[in-house]
Amino acid sequence: MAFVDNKASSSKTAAGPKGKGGKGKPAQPRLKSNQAKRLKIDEELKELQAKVDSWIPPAEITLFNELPLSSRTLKGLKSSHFLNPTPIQQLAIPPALRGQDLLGSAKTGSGKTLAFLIPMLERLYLDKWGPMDGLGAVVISPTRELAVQTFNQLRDIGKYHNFSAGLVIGGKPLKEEQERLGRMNILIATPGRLLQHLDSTVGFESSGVKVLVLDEADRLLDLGFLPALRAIIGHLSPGISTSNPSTRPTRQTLLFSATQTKDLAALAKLSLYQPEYINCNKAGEEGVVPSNLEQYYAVVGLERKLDTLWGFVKSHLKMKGIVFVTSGKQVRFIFETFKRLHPGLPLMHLHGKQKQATRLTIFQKYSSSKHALLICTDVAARGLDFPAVDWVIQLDCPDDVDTYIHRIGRTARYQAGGHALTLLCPSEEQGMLDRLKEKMLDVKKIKIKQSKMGNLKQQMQNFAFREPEIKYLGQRAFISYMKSVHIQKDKSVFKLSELPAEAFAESLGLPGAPQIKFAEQKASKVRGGQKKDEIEKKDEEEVRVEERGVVGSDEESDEDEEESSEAGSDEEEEEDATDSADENEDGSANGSESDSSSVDKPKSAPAVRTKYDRMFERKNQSILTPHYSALVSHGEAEDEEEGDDDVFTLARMNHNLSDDDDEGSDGELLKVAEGKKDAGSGALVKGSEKPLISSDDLSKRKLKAATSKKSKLKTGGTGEKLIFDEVTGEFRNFYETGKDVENQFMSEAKRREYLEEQREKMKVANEVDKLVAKEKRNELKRKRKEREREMRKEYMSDEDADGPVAYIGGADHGDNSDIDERSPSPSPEPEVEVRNKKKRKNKFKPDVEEEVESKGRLEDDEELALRLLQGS
Ligand SMILES: Nc1ncnc2c1ncn2[C@@H]1O[C@H](COP(=O)(O)OP(=O)(O)OP(=O)(O)O)[C@@H](O)[C@H]1O
Repeated sequence: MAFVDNKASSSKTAAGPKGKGGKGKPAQPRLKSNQAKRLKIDEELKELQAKVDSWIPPAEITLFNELPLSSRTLKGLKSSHFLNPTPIQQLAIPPALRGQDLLGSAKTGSGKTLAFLIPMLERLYLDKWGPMDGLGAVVISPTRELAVQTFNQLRDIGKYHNFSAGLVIGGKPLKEEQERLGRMNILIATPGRLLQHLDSTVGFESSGVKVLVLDEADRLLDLGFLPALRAIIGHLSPGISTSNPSTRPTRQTLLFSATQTKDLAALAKLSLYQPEYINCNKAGEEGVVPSNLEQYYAVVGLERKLDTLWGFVKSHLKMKGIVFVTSGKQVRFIFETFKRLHPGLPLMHLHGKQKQATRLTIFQKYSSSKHALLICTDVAARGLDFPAVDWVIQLDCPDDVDTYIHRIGRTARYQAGGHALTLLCPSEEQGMLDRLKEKMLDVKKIKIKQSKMGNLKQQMQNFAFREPEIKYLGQRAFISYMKSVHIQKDKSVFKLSELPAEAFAESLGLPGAPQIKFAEQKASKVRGGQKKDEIEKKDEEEVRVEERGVVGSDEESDEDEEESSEAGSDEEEEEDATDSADENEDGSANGSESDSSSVDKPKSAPAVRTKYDRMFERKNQSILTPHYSALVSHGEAEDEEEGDDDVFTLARMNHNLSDDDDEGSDGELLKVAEGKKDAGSGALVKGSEKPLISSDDLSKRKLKAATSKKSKLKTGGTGEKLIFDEVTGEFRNFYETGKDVENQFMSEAKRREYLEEQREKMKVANEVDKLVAKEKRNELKRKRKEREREMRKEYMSDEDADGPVAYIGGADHGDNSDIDERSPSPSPEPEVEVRNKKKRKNKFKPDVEEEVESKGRLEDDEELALRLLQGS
């Protein structure tokens, strides 16, 4: 038989009967030997079928080989040391071999697993099911651990068959599983993952399934898997025909459970065809629990439970025990604190929010341990077969008698002996005893000596003081326990108002009882029918399916957990999910959001919610709630707190509030939204008061938080850095991109505009310069004229003194070679004047440059000198 689970990367080779033909032998003899083998098998099958059909049960069966079973199965049973069938096996196997549908019920640890695995193998074998025939049988288990356990047992007893078998429980990429599914003859699966494959895996053919087994069927229903089961059944080969219910279906269905409920009857009706009821739980005779299981209970105050457990552990250091508590938070709190106290016995813990790999490791480690204490939730209450457990301790009262039976059933399995101790609060004693009597359970009362109890209060306070994580866990443990009691259906057992909340909180090391806000109405309405099933749903399964086609993925779930784990402090990854679970566990996740908000919500909430639903509803997306973040990182507390819209508030946080508020936080331990003050409980529960933080406050706070600088920075990207642009005279962003710069400076239009602007500026500047230059020239001209006038005056005065020598250009004046005879001048003065005027006119043009101007002046000077010479 080939076995493939979703963890192994390679499948084992089939280990069927060995053929005789070997390598090197001629083909002919090998063919012959194969034929002979086939004939032999056919012969055996015929005989076997005849045996099954004609089988009349003997008065007593002591050995498996007295049953009409194939040699391969008998060989597998023998090699696994199963020789004598248990009562449920004796009664269930023969009709199941005939193809009869079964509804089997037997005590815990009585061997129900083999009672369905053996006929399942035999049915396929009798049908000559081969590796190429596809999926022939499916076993559905409520939890992964149980599926793994069943798979291992199938592997043991089926190793001489030629079937391939696979484990489909999620926790691995869907694709990896998809590739192998097509090759499987038998699948052991959890419902969510199986349905996911049935819905989405191409080529996964399930219409040929011959045998369907629903293990721990009542548990499957408790966990809300009915819609998923319906969908799965719809995919498989036809069962009961609704149009013609008397038609014999091709598929055989086997339902097994240790306890039976009304829901189970409904499921049987839905899926079983003329079933045979096999009930090995004969109430009143042997009882519904193994006879070698000793049951005790003790009445202990809630505040002394940890002391009692500690005392018990210290006095049983050589035991292998399991401690059941209500919630995962309690598991963690007890585990973490006891670990620090070093009890001298290996401690382990198991709950539904651990990673799948962690869960399996712990499961295996505890199974193989000789002495150990496992602290767990009801995730380990059903079906799990831990060998040689001596003690089951129920630290918290079980939800109902069925849970009680399953929990204590982890000890005294298959002929072994065992003990169970249940601790009941005084207020729970009478109610629970009544329930136990109804099922004829004989539970003896024992008294635990005060001297044998521990006294952990001081140590717990120290832990809480030193380590905020422990304090936080204590708060969560307190709250989840109180809320779980609050939502219990059976009020004759669970009386919240009678619990000593303050003392309980102190026993967990807390300075006071955390304040809890309940939404009574919603809790009772939603939980009335299902009680703590919702809680366990969170703890136990990997995928909840609400509608076909909307299926959660384990892979994603694990990713979620992984994420949390990264943020977490140790190997625990549950906190993230625990928060989500908390909201459901307490039953007030929705309800506790004020009444007004609950009115707004659609009333037709789905009966079963998917993992995605829970993920999106989750309020605290990180490993720690904002509140807790505030506890451990005081600096950042303010902003975080503002965003905390968790369903409860802690009284301790209100120390600085006004007197009124202080009264509320110190005086009352619990606030029940619509509850009344319970006179007998001494102000334990007080209702009709405005909660310390109302939904209005919360929304204002949310708004404030959303508009705060910090959140803007979170959501609005980087802040803006502005610089002053001197050119434009405006502020602009410092972090301009290249494109901005280009847009601003390099665009063609801008460039032209800029040039035009500069040209205009230059023009104006030119005009100004010209005017200035003209002004200067005029000034110079004026000065020169003045100078000339003065020189002329001087000259005239000299001429008057020396006679008329000073005629210029006169023919009579000395050497005449240089005199132009063509232009004789009757009077030298006018002539000089005219010539000077002409020259001046040419030289002193308005637009000449300074250089020219000076040159002109030079020329003027030369002319003047010439004139002076001529004159002389
Ligand atoms: N015929 C047998 N001979 C010896 N041991 C057996 C036999 N059948 C079952 N067992 C052993 O008994 C133990 C309990 O069996 P199993 O887990 O099938 O019980 P169960 O009835 O399914 O219990 P639960 O109701 O708690 O799931 C297992 O360890 C199993 O190996």
